[in-house]
Amino acid sequence: MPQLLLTVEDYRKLVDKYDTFLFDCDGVIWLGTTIIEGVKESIAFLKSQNKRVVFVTNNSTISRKEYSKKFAGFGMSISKEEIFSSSHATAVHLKNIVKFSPDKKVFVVGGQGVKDELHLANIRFCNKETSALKKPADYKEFVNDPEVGAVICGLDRDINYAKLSIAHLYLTLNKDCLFIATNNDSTYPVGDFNLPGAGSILSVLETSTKRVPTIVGKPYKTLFDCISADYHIEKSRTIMVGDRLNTDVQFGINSGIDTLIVFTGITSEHEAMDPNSTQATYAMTSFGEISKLA
Ligand SMILES: O=C(O)[C@H](O)[C@H](O)COP(=O)(O)O
Ligand SMILES: [Mg+2]
Repeated sequence: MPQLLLTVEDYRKLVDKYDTFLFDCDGVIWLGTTIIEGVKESIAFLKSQNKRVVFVTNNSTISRKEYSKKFAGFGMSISKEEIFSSSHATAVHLKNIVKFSPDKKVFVVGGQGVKDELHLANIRFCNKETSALKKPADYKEFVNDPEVGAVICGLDRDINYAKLSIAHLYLTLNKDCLFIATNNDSTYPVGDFNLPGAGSILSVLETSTKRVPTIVGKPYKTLFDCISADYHIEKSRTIMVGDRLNTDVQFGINSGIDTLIVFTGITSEHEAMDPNSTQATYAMTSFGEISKLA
């Protein structure tokens, strides 16, 4: 069972125990465009205590640069080097792990963040508009680009049947076409409700193509390997703070670090304290509580 942190003394012991804090974003730092109460002050307090703060988000809709601007919009000075998004990790995966050929390009079902990070990695992608395509013959005619060697699927708030059909055709007409997912979160929290996440969009293509994607984001270790490539991580002094048990907490377990589940996003206290759930090291209502130490 996670240790439930309730008192200022509990919070002090938590801060003293770790040097590096890895933070999930949706449901921990913010809910959509609203920052969670006390979080800005809590992050500032950690930095005042010379703690290292790194943000690790499965949300691939924007690039690290745009995330840095989102933080700035809340009055938080966070560099893109302190942010590891699944959009960035997916570009790193294609470039450094897959060694994706420069002769090839990617068809993207996803947000601008994926395209921006692919561009930064000098990986080409299809930019042809698909929303005007209405007939099956149009879809079949569209997939005539022999250079497409991978389909990436991420959270896409402008999803449409044409995009899904074209991705389906690339993945079924050419078995050598790579199938990569930025993450497979089923939902994402936007306040007192949740919306379909990347995993719900991905499930359409998994069902129609009967293919299994390589998933880059949490809980898989690719994101941790990205962080470890840029930062020396002392695992015993590092903790992952998240709102989802099957991504954030499992990511921490897979990475060999302690974990803290908070109840400001997807996971309720009841779910977190259930002995049959994935077990976090600690649990608390909100990371905003740490601001009480300031
Ligand atoms: O793809 C999704 O469903 C969302 O981006 C999901 O919320 C992941 O965001 P995170 O909690 O990892 O910041
Ligand atoms: Mg989250």
